[in-house]
Amino acid sequence: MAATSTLRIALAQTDPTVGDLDGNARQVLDWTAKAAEAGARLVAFGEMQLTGYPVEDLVFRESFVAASRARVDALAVELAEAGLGETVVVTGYVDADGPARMDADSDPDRGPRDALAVIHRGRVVTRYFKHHLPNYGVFDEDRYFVSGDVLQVVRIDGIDVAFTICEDIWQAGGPFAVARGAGVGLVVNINASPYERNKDDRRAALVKRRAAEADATVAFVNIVGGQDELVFDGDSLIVDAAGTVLTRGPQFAEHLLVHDLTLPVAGAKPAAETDAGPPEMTVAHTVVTTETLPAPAETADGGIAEPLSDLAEVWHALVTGLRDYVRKNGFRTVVFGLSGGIDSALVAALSADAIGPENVYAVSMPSRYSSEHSRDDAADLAKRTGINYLSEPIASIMDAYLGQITLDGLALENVQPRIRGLILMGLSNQHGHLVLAPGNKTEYATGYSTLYGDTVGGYAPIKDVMKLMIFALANWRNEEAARRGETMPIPVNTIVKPPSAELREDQQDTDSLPPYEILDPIVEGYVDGDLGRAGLIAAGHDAALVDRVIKLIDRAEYKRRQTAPGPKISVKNFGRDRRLPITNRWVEKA
Ligand SMILES: Nc1ncnc2c1ncn2[C@@H]1O[C@H](COP(=O)(O)OP(=O)(O)OC[C@H]2O[C@@H]([n+]3cccc(C(=O)O)c3)[C@H](O)[C@@H]2O)[C@@H](O)[C@H]1O
Ligand SMILES: Nc1ncnc2c1ncn2[C@@H]1O[C@H](COP(=O)(O)OP(=O)(O)OP(=O)(O)O)[C@@H](O)[C@H]1O
Ligand SMILES: NC(=O)CC[C@H](N)C(=O)O
Repeated sequence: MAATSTLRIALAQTDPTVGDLDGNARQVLDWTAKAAEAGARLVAFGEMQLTGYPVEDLVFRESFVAASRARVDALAVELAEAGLGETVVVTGYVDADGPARMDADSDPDRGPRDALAVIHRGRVVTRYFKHHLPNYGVFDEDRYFVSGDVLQVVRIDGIDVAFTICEDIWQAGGPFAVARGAGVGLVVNINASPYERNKDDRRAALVKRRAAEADATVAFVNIVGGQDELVFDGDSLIVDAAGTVLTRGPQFAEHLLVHDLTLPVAGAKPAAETDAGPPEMTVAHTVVTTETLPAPAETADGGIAEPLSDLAEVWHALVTGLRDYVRKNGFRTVVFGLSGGIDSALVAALSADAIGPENVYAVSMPSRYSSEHSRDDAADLAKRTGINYLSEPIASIMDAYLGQITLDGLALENVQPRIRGLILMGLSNQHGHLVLAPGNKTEYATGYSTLYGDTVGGYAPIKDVMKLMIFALANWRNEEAARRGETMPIPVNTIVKPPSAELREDQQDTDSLPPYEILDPIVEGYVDGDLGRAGLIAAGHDAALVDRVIKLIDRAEYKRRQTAPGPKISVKNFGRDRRLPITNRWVEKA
């Protein structure tokens, strides 16, 4: 039995803001104070805590990189001045040991680094540069960073701790294999790992696999909050070498997870094979001399947070994305058209949850095709949620417009959403509201929306939510309210009536689109699954329908490119995840 010692660790699940270096450093000071108060010897923050994540092309600006480097050094001094010098602080930031890579002649071994600093007694005692750089999905890290190849092992309270960053945990045979060779007791992995449905289960399995690979306890800390189209869900956790989850933090909430770890002291583990990691990777050792403190009177146990259900998780992701987009971009209020239909109803309920009903402005803009029940349902929703409700009928504006410009058919139908867009933009300019675009993923996919009409808006809260899931979320939110003994926010009639754009007499979505039960799986197969025509047909979809739907999706690329960002919840969102040419003659052949 190896000799062991106890290390009290704190994982700080914070919500940093891209570019707000001082505000983010303030978070480190504040949360380190809490960690020290709780008796933690080591506190770990997320990937790029100091700069926010992702910083994208800010990395190309020397001024930004220099500010990040200076901020981490200043933070070390500030921590010591605040009496927090004894706590070992681990934080992510952007470093550089050479200029950004601008062309093929750039030095492949030097440049900007996705970095981690270990801070103690007023200085950065060591720095680790991320080894595995993700370059798929929403990530472009090969564009920005140079990979590091030195695993940093720091001896803290007699325990050897290795440090890694996010993607390092996603690949076998990397820094975790090297950590095994180094015989460490603990690997800390700091993350900016964006939310996507079911990813929490994948991550937990991954942390277990890496703990086995390193033969060490692994502490995984993730940030929370929204950044443009990404949402970070926290869900920090610690797993021991045998794969047992020791503690797990909540999803979508700032939190300090404090836990006592019993770990082998340095040199106590039998020597392991050292050739399992990347051949270029070496190990550097640092010893941190810590003050001897009396053992704490009580054990710290972070507990295991109750996991959220799939729909609860999606709801929280949408609320978090919307709330942080509004807040971090300096808005207080939002405005959108409330039709009585399910999409804008869901946006209303999400907005009320995200920023409070008093900050939400919903505008009913009936035309002569708007049914009485739509207006009633919109007014009912406003009453149920307590949001601000305005009515601006558009018939007279339509008449004035059509008195001058002669249009018919689709051109005429599109005038209604465009007048509504004009009204919303006017209210936004006048009152400083952020305009929300209430389109869902099925609509974005098929182009079932009017450009510069119902697509207007600065943020699209349900852009990555398929229509069938819109219904499921509406039901979930109502059931949640009922469970809590609160008023259900969404009128039942809004959920049960057939969806309609109400742009002409008796119009229904199914006049132009297949029923959503059939349409959504085809869209998901083509967009999320990247299946081609043959793959969709092999999956059991009708060939003629597949041809029709993929034609709609291909044709709408130009429209999607002109739309606002919205929070990613799926494996492939319309945004950074899916990049297709607009000018494109590739067609899936029969
Ligand atoms: N490749 C390309 N690059 C750039 N622009 C391109 C383009 N191809 C067409 N365009 C332009 O796009 C415009 C046509 O698009 P757009 O004006 O939007 O019109 P369009 O897509 O033709 O019609 C809107 C459709 O959305 C439906 N809708 C509207 C409103 C609400 C809802 C709902 O239920 O949510 C549904 C409506 O029933 C209709 O089927 C034209 O100006 C055309 O020149
Ligand atoms: N009468 C209306 N008053 C206010 N806004 C409207 C009205 N009709 C449509 N809109 C706005 O245009 C968006 C597109 O709505 P439309 O009814 O055409 O289709 P939808 O996709 O079924 O949306 P919803 O389910 O919200 O009705 C709505 O979400 C809403 O923001
Ligand atoms: N920031 C990162 O390295 C994130 C990459 C990782 N694969 C994730 O999705 O969590």
